[in-house]
Amino acid sequence: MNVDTSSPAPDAESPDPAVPEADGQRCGLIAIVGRPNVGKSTLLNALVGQKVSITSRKAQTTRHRITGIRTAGDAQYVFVDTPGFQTRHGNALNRTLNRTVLASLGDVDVVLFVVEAGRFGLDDAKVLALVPEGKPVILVANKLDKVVRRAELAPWLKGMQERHPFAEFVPLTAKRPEDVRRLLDIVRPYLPEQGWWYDEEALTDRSERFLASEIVREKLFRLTGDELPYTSTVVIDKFEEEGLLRRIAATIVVERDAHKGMVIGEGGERLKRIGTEARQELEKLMDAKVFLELFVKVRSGWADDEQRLRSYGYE
Ligand SMILES: Nc1nc2c(ncn2[C@@H]2O[C@H](COP(=O)(O)OP(=O)(O)OP(=O)(O)O)[C@@H](O)[C@H]2O)c(=O)[nH]1
Repeated sequence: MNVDTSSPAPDAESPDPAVPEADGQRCGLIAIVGRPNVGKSTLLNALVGQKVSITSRKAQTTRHRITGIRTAGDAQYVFVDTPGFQTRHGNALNRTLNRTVLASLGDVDVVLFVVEAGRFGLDDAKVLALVPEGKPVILVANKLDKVVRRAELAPWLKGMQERHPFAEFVPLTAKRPEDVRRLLDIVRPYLPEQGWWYDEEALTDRSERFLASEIVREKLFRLTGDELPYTSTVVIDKFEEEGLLRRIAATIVVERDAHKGMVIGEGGERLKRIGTEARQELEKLMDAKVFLELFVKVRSGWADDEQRLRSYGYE
């Protein structure tokens, strides 16, 4: 078994004339998959070195395909963060998510399959089953810091080896920088030898508009706790740039009148706080002054309407 060590580079593919000269460089796509709450967003943020995705204790907060970029040494790592495979409900929203998972795995060079160290449940197995055959999969056993009896991990890893022909086994703690650096080293040989796709400084190719909706959504979930169903979402109605000023208007779409009350809070206090915290964080991220207007709308049953989902940009 190959634990904590990088294996030899996979065979280099024949050069594609459409990609930049390799010139000793490596560049490739990496998908981070796993059931909700295993720490995918935490890991992505740590790998990329800056917050580009949203972490929250609430399950299923990552709905969009998010790309983070890290350039280190001769290698450029382009990360694709996919949503957790939805097993609880069978509505249109989840069907869309599953298609997103499948679509994003087809063209990646390597998959980081994240689980909680020492645990492998049906929900984990369902995600693993989505990975196309023949794709190199690195098992990332996260939250190692929570494993009290480390000795029990060896038999668990052995069991994992029998479940799937994993390319590598990496127990780690996503919150420890040295673990994350080690993971980057392990992933490196799986990136094809080809020129970089992005500037060295690029952190994300997501637009500021997208970041705005993600930040508002993060504040929304953080400040409403577990009261608010995850099907609530944020739509950006206006995003205007005037030099160092951003004028943003966003609508929080909830499913029921009662949810609207939760978001607004007594005397509008909660909505005000969501707006203030989101604005402060956006000003830091964008290095600009931000005017943020927030609205709350009830859109009953929107999670069951594929047409509407598409218009919100989930496809
Ligand atoms: N103790 C510990 N907690 C972690 C670690 N990595 C992540 N967490 C926590 O696990 C929770 C879930 O992390 P996320 O990164 O939001 O998980 P996710 O897999 O992206 O979740 P979804 O967006 O729901 O799919 C958060 O409370 C994190 O702080 C770790 O290495 N150790």
